[in-house]
Amino acid sequence: MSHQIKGVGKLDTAYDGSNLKIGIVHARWNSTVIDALIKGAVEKLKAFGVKESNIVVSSVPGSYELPFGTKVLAESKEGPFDALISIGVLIKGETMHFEYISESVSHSLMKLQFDINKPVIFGLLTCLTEEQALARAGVVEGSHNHGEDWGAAAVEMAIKHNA
Ligand SMILES: O=c1[nH]c(NC[C@H](O)[C@H](O)[C@H](O)CO)c([N+](=O)[O-])c(=O)[nH]1
Repeated sequence: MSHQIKGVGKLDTAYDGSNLKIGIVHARWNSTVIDALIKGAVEKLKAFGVKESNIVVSSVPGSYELPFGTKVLAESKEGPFDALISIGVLIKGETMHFEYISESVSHSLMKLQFDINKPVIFGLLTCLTEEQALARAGVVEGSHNHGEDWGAAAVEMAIKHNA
């Protein structure tokens, strides 16, 4: 029997998201994958009881703009938010652009949480091929939509931060 090791593990569905307000900031590059990831995240948020009216979705041109776009939403009149989810899809091209954006965005999103004192969920897919991206958005038959994990993480971290 193969042991499933990788993965987010058991989700604690006891978390009640009914009083949470969640912001989602997504890049518009690679929109087929982005749209599937957003759908997965929103459906999971709602499964934890987050009201649709308390889910605010905003977009930025590309993944490089995610850190600043997330900060702008977090500090906007749309808030205050209990957690934010930053969603982007980077697909490696011929140049080093991918590496530089991946590195800078991941570090910036990590730092942003502490700057704004709010959980910022890392929803950046860094893929070497389009197939890898599709397979992580649940678009490929039988594949898992990582957007769901990000929705669950946003609820858990928001509740733990508010405790
Ligand atoms: O979100 C992405 N942005 C990409 N580039 C745009 C970048 O994020 C900025 O929007 C742009 O450089 C302007 O600042 C990508 N590629 O270049 O391949 C990509 O794959 N995904």
